[in-house]
Amino acid sequence: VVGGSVATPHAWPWQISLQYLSGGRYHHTCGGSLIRRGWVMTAAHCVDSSRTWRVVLGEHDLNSDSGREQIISVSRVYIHSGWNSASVAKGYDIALLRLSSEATLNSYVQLATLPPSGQILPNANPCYITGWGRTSTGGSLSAKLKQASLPIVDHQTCSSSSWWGSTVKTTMVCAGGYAESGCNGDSGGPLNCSVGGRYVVHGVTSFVSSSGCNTTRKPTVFTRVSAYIGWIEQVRGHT
Ligand SMILES: CC(C)[C@H](NC(=O)C(F)(F)F)C(=O)N[C@@H](C)C(=O)Nc1ccc(C(F)(F)F)cc1
Repeated sequence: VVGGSVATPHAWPWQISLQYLSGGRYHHTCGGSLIRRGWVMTAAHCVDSSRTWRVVLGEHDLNSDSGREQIISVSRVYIHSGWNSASVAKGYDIALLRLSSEATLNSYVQLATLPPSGQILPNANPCYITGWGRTSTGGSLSAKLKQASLPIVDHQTCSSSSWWGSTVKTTMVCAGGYAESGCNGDSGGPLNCSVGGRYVVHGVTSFVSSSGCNTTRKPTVFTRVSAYIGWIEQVRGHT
C-alpha cells in the first residue's frame, strides 16, 4: 500500500496473509479474505505456481507473534478456469483456498461480507485497500498491515483512453488513481467498501501499472467480486 497509514490492529479481521515455504521459512506473498471458516478468497495470480502455502489469520505485524494469529495450511487451491497467467487483462484473477482446518472466529478473526451478485458501486464510493505490500514502487513490504482510502473510479472513467483503456473489463473494479494505491504484495487482498454503513469486500487486488504502483490515472485494479458470486458458490458447494 502506497500512502495511507498503518491500520488499527485487527480492524480488518477477514484480512489474511498468504505465505509460501522457501528455504525452510515462510514468506508473505499475497493478501486474501476469509469468506467461510474453511475458505479464503485470493487472486489467481498469487497461487498459479505450485508451492506449499499457509494462511495466517489474526495477523498484524508479520515480524512478531502476538498470540492472536491462527496459522492454517491450505489443503486445496481452486483457480478460476478462465484465468490466463499470460494476461491479467483478461480478468478471472480470482481463486479460492480450502483450508486444512476451520478458523476459530473471534474479535481478531471474522468473515468478510461479500456483495450481492452483480452489484456495481457508484463513482467515488468510499473504499479502503488493506495489505502488507510494498509501501512505494520498488520499495519494501510493510511489516504492519496498512490501509489507504481508495474511492471507486467508475468503469466509464477507468476504461477511458487516458486511464486504463480496454485493459480494464467490466468484471473488474478500479479504485484510487491519485497519490494512494495498492502495490506488489497487496495482491489477492480485499478492497473494503463502505455500503449501507458496513464494509463489504467488493474487490480482490489484481494489478497496478507496470510504470509504478501509484501512477496517476492508473488506479489500482481489482477483480470485481460481485461478478463471481455464482462461481464462489459453485466451488464451495460442490466440495
Ligand atoms: C499483476 C501482478 C503481477 C501485480 N499485481 C500487483 O502488484 C497488485 F498488488 F496490484 F495486485 C502487478 O500489477 N504487477 C505490475 C508490475 C504489472 O505487471 N502490471 C501490469 C498491469 C497491466 C498489464 C496488462 F496491461 F497487460 F494487463 C500487465 C501488467
